[in-house]
Amino acid sequence: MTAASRSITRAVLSREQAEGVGARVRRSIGRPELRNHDPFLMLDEFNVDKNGGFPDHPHRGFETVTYMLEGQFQHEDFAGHKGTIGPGDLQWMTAGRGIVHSEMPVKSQTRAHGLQLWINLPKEHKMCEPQYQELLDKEVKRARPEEGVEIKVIAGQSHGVSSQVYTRTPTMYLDIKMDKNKTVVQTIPASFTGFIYTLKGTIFVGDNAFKGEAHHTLTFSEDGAETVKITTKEESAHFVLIAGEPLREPIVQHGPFVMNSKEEIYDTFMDYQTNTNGFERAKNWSSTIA
Ligand SMILES: Nc1ccc(F)c(C(=O)c2c[nH]c3ncc(Cl)cc23)c1F
Ligand SMILES: [Fe+3]
Repeated sequence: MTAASRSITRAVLSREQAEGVGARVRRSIGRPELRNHDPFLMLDEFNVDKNGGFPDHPHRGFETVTYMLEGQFQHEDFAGHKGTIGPGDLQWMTAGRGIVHSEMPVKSQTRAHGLQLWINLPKEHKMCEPQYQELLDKEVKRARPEEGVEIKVIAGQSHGVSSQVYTRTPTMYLDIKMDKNKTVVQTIPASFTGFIYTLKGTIFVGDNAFKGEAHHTLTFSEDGAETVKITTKEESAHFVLIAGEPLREPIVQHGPFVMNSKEEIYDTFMDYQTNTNGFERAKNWSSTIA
């Protein structure tokens, strides 16, 4: 008996909206209809021209995963950590107890296009030391279950290929490109919450072939099925498949601060304003790239 596939419970279109400074994002998770997809807080498909970006701002209590699709982005934080990520590269930033950074397109670029995912941290990690895991496109492992199907394993496992990224919150993050008339079956732990965000083309998901078109979030059923079947027909497709272990902890979010109680959020604002408890290096710091 073939394992039943996860089915799609919702398909939500993301239209472009303004964000940051002169940036445009299509917001998937984190939009009103997709608020809580524990452990995920936000997924933005961003498009930023050379005059826009995300200048100096803080984070505490979660992780940001920036994955470039086109163009180059530069980043710089209050500890002097800086770099540039290009097409296919990724930056997995564990903000933990506190990061202040700037994320801007490289000025010579026409535009920077990519995805930023926000993953909540479990209580015991929310105040951990910040950490970066940065991978160049060529370092991201690929699974090729058949000709015409390429799966970049950003986190987790696919078809026997495992990512080198350490995930405090168990997470699967796959960048999948399929030629037309292909089928792929991906294993997903039964306890994981998950979704697909479509970038290009059309896919058909599950045993009932739910149709998913570009810029849509397709949320998975939570029925314990341990696979998801994805098919293409007349056209090729490009999408990301993201799934993770729900934390099932209280979420109190105020912008870029995500903790477990109002008191902790109050304390976070005090720490940020007084440059204490992880925000010491924010004192008199401003980025050179914004
Ligand atoms: N608080 C707050 C408020 C507003 C913001 F825009 C941001 C923020 O930085 C981002 C929102 N989506 C994004 N996609 C890509 C990148 Cl590189 C950054 C962001 C943020 F953190
Ligand atoms: Fe940021």
